[in-house]
This record gives sequence, structure tokens and C-alpha cells, in this order.
Amino acid sequence: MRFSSNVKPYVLLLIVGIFLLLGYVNHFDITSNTDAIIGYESRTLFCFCRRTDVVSVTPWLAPIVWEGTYDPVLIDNIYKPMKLTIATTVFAVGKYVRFLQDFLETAEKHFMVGFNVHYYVFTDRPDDVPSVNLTQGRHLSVIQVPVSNRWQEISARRMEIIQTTIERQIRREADYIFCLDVDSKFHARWGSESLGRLVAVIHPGYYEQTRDHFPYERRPASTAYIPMDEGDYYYGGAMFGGFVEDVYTLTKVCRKRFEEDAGNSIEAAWQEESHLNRYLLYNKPSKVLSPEYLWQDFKAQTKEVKVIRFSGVIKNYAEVRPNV
Ligand SMILES: CC(=O)N[C@H]1[C@@H](OP(=O)(O)OP(=O)(O)OC[C@H]2O[C@@H](n3ccc(=O)[nH]c3=O)[C@H](O)[C@@H]2O)O[C@H](CO)[C@H](O)[C@@H]1O
Ligand SMILES: [Mn+2]
Repeated sequence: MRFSSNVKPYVLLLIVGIFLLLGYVNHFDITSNTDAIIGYESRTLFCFCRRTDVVSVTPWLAPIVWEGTYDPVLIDNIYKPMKLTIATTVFAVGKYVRFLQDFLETAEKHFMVGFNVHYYVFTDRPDDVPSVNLTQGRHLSVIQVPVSNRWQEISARRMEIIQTTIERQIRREADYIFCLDVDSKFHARWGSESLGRLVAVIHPGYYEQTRDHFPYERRPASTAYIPMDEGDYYYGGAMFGGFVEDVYTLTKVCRKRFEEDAGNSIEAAWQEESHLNRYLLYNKPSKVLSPEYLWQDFKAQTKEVKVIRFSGVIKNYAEVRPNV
């Protein structure tokens, strides 16, 4: 079919109009749906080109959050009107209760400021939980858990306890969840740029290493096994998060595999951290946080890390753990 020369411009105009309308409708879909925001985030809210000294996108196009790749005001303006509640789990079993005060006080200054935050503190010593002034919209629940005489058991059992607490209450009380190590402090903003469906952090000890150096579980007998030629990043066990339901599945699967291994008298190289790494290899995170979000005080700051946001304190392992 041929158009006469005076019809053609109208057809073109109509086509352009339809595209504009679709873009407009799509835009409103996006702002009213948290799920879609994740796709929106990776394309629009994060500018991968602003940093040329670090890789700020994964091969599956999830943002890797580094200082300078996002506009904090813009991201907050999108998330704050949603009135989200962020669950934050932290375990302080045995002598680790001593880390709670600094953890909570610094979280109040830097962590998800302006959002509703519900801390879930798991401890065997409820009387030793410090009373910290919480700002408006922030709550703390203390949940009693048993102590164990092996630190590996305490650390790994977090998966089971988070799973059952999500079932019991968190799924009704929060939208997102972060599961954090207690022996740490916040030093700078940790905000809505960290929100996503499934969020993991690159371990500060391995972000400059190639995958053959990653301390994944290498024994095929373990359900956490990762072969030498597989793996994207080495993720830290001290932080994982996301939508409550996505983290629920993660904890359920990791718990099951940890128990299956235990039944076969095998414990993965780095307990739940090994299971987490295996899970995330086949269930890719929708957002990856740079080591800004998990540093270690004993490690000198490197030039790529412009801001240290959360860092593990130096501790005397022999003194704080029930076993060595
Ligand atoms: C930086 C980082 O990625 N850290 C991980 C690493 O060593 P870490 O040396 O950071 O492990 P850790 O001793 O801090 O133990 C992990 C967490 O378990 C809790 N806890 C542990 C022992 C105890 O007696 N009481 C207690 O409450 C506490 O919340 C602590 O923060 O490897 C562990 C493997 O198991 C975990 O994956 C940690 O998250
Ligand atoms: Mn730790």
C-alpha cells in the first residue's frame, strides 16, 4: 500500500503519539509498583557510567551500588512516600551482646534514616540488651534464642531463626528485611539505594580477587559446593536482604541444605556464608552492594572505596567466641 505524500506525516505523527502514550502509561505503572521499580532502578536511577574505576553493573544487569552511581535525594523521593517498614535482624548471642550498643546507636544515625525500621534482636541475654533511644517510626523487639557452645552453630542457625521469625511475625510487620552481623558499626549513609528484591554484598576481602581465590565450599559432598569454574562474586555472610518473601525463601533453602549437610556429617567451609554464596549463584541478586556496605576495620581503605558505610569492628576472637 502506498500513502499519498500528505497522509504520510499524519501516520508518522500517530505512531509517535502511540509510543509517547505507551511510555506515559508505563511510567505510572512503574511508580505504583515496587516490583517494577527494581527494573526501573537498574535502568534509570543508577548511572553506571559515572564511575570508570569500578564495575557498577553485574553481567545480569543488576546495579552494583558504589558511591557516585546514584542520586540519594532522587532515590529517597521515590521510596519515602511508600511508607515502607524495614525489618533488621541482628543476633547477639553470648558475649556478642556487648556489640549491640554501638551497632544500634550508629544505625540510628546512618541506617535507613527517615524510614520505619523494626529491629529484631535475637539473644540469650535479654536483660543485657542496652536501651537505646530510637527515633520516631523505629521499634525494637527482643527475641530469646538458645545459646550454643560452637560459634559456627550460632552463626549458621541464624538462617533457621530468621526463617521461623518471618513465618511467625516479620512477614506481617515489614516490607523489606536486612540481616546483619552485630560486631559492626555504621559510619555513613546506608539508605534506600540498598533496597531491592534480593540484595547481597561483595565481601571486602575478595572484591579484587579472581574467582579461583574465592573461599567457596569446594567439596562436592556438600550441598554448598561450587565448582572452580563457576561463581560471580564472593558475597559476605554479614549482610543479605531484600523483599521479606525473597529472603524467606533464601533462609529456608540455606537452612535445609545446612541441615542436610549436618546429617551427612559435613559443615561447609564458611557455614551459612557458603550456603548463601551457593544460593546466590543460582538465584542472582537483583542488587549488589559494593564493599562500602561491608568493610572491616582492620583493612586499610582503598581508593575505590570512597565512603565506608558499615564496617566490622576488630574483635578478640578467642575472648568473645565460646570456642576457637
Ligand atoms: C564479614 C563477614 O562476612 N562475616 C562473616 C564471617 O565471619 P565473622 O568473623 O564476621 O563471624 P562472627 O563471629 O561475627 O559471627 C557472625 C555473627 O553471628 C552472631 N554470633 C556469633 C558468635 C557468637 O558467639 N554469638 C553471636 O551472636 C553475631 O551476630 C555475629 O555478628 O563468617 C561467618 C561464617 O559463619 C559469618 O558468615 C559472618 O557473617
Ligand atoms: Mn562478624
